[in-house]
Order: sequence, then structure tokens, then C-alpha cells
Amino acid sequence: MFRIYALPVLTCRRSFSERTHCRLYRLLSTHPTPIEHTLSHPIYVIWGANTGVGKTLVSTGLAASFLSSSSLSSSKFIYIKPVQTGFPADSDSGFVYSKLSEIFVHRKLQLPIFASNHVIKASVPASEAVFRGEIGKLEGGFCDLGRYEETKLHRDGGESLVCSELVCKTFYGWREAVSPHLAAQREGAVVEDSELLGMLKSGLRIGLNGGSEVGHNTGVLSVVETAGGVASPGPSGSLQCDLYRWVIN
Ligand SMILES: C[C@@H]1NC(=O)N[C@@H]1CCCCCC(=O)O
Repeated sequence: MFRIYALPVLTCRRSFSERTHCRLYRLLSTHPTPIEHTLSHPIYVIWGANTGVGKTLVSTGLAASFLSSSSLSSSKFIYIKPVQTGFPADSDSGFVYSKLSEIFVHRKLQLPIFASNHVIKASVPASEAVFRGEIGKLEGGFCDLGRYEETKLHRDGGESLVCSELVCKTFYGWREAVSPHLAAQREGAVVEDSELLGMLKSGLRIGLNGGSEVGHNTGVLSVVETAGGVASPGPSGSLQCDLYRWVIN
């Protein structure tokens, strides 16, 4: 049993050639298995064409509300941005991580919160922008960025063994702040849908296992923020509604 909520922020129109390309892709693509999840672990998918329409603010609001509404039992909020363009100048997982850290510094917390942000892979231009030209091993046009930051937000009155968690992750970053299919083509770093979905499955599984590095979680909420609207192409060119249908089916 599962329930997935899709939160649309806006929609947009596509050109004829883009629509044709996307339809062709849909005909040729293979179908991976659906992602399994339970009602105890709801997953929201946030959609919204274009940039600056409020997807990340909605995600941040959900995270702040979820993590601050819990009583004495711990909770875990998982924010996943599978595809980020405009990186590193734009980093939505970085925004959620730092905004939440800022918000909770000024709140009286019931439980401490362990917050982390992890950007896993980036195209060569995006990695060069992070490391100022010196990049490590490459695979398929991507560098294993492994950019990780963490912090523990304490409540007043000291240490506690139980802890809530904010887990923020970006899977793939590209430098140009354009539609993911364009960024992938121009930066020579295309990721197949199956690979992206595999990462998404394991990212969401962290919540399902209830496994936490810092304690047992009683409540888990996950948010997946797309890069555009339902009809915006993903990195391979498939529509994001097709790409993520294995999460929302
Ligand atoms: C630059 C921003 N980075 C990102 O990941 N999303 C924004 C742009 C997405 C563009 C989606 C194309 C569209 O909506 O048509």
C-alpha cells in the first residue's frame, strides 16, 4: 500500500519539436519497476515549470513544519533533488539544509536535529566550478563530487540520545541554469532514467528502513523536488512525468 502526493506549482507549454522528441522517447523507453513504499512513509513530489516559482520554498516549509511538529518521538525528513541545473550557484538541497539550520537555531527544539546535505555527482563544468579547475575521476561525463556537510542543531539543555533528522540530497548537478536535457547535452553528461531511478529508490529506502545513524525514527516524510514541471524534459529527454511515474504510480 502506498500513497504519493504530487504538488504542482505551475505548468508550461512546449515547442512542437520538443513534444515530438519526448513522445518518441516515451515509445522507446523501457519500464523499470515501481518504487515500493508504505503509508507510514508518504512521498510528496513537487512539480513546477521554470525557475523561481516556489518549489524549494514549499519543500522547505514542509520540512520545517514536519520537523517542528513532532512531539518527543524522533522524525526524519528526506529531501531529494534528483536533478539540479545551474549548480553550484543554484543548489536547492543546499538551500533547504541551510534555511532549516537557520530557522531551527532560533527555535526551542523538543529534540536535537541532525541535518546533512550531500551532492553526489556533477558534470565536468559544474565540478570545475566547485573545485576551481581540479577535478577527480570521471565516469560518463560526471565527477564523483561527494560534497557533504552536516550539523547538529541542539535544543536548550544539552545532549539527548534521540534525535530527529533532516537528510538533503542532490544526485546530479549541471552548471548551466537551463532545462536538464539541454544542460546534459551541452556538458556531455547524460544520465539514463534507469540510473536516476535506481538512485532515487535507494535514497527513499533510507526512510523506509527506519534506519538512522542517530536513532530510531517513528515518522518519515520524503519530498522529491523535480527540475521543472510535469512536461519539462529530464536529462535523457524523457518527460519528467514519465521519468518519475515509477514513484507516483
Ligand atoms: C535553474 C533551475 N535549476 C533547477 O534545477 N531547476 C531550475 C530550472 C529548471 C528549468 C526547467 C525547464 C522548464 O521548466 O521548462
